[in-house]
Amino acid sequence: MVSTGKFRLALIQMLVGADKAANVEKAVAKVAEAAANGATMIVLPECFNSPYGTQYFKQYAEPIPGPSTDALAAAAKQHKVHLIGGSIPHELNGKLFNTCVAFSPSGEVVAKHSKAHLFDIDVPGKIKFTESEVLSPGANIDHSTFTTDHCNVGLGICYDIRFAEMATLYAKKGCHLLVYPGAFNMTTGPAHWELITRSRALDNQLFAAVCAPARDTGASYVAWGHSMVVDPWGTVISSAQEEETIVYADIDMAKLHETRKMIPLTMQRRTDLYDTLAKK
Ligand SMILES: O=C(O)CCC(=O)C(=O)O
Repeated sequence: MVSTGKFRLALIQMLVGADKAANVEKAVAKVAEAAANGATMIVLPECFNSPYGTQYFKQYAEPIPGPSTDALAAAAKQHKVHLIGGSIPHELNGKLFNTCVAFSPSGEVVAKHSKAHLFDIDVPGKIKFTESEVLSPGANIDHSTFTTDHCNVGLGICYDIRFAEMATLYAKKGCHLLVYPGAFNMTTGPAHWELITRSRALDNQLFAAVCAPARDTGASYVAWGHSMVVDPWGTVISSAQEEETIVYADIDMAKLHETRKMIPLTMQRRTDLYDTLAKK
């Protein structure tokens, strides 16, 4: 599709606690607030219904559909918004996944993405995290994109943003906006979060949005926060600090076309050269 027009995107940087029902209730209330402020596409953070940590995933996991996604479907329908439901610990056939479900303004599921790249890192003295001890990676990205009246959207979850290939594949498929619910930490957040979001936007000349939980310094995993939206020129057009808030960005698809016209990367790619090297 051709992307046109303007719409308001909202990123809900919410504080997530131990009470799952309270987290879901808060998410639904924030969706209502963002919709009342004119947002027609609303994003929740990674693990919006559960504290983030391998020790929590099994206890908080639910099937899809389940209580958390049912509440989101109802909220999308009630407020007639596109709702990208952050992510939840998700149980399927005895395995656990970290899954994002997106809903149309009529409450239908339009995309479902299970985190494809699991967060296994070891930065000595700073952070060691092994998501693969508990989670399984998503098996495909066939249902990880969806279409709206204004643009095509591609979904990833947190660590997925580090893999430029996935973003480029989405761009090739015609996505104009990439959305990553995520929760970087106090080590990789300041070092990489903005840089990597701007990189994905700039590489592919599209909008990129990252939506984090608010920072809870008492949590076992302290999130960086700093939800933000970057435009196809690589400019951060709206962002938060670490507190609970809603980030609003007015997305103008003309910016994407203008950028691609001025710097026509898609017409200048030397895939003939890359293909030769890739075959060696
Ligand atoms: O890539 C990072 O530094 C953080 C990733 C992360 O927190 C996650 O995948 O949940």
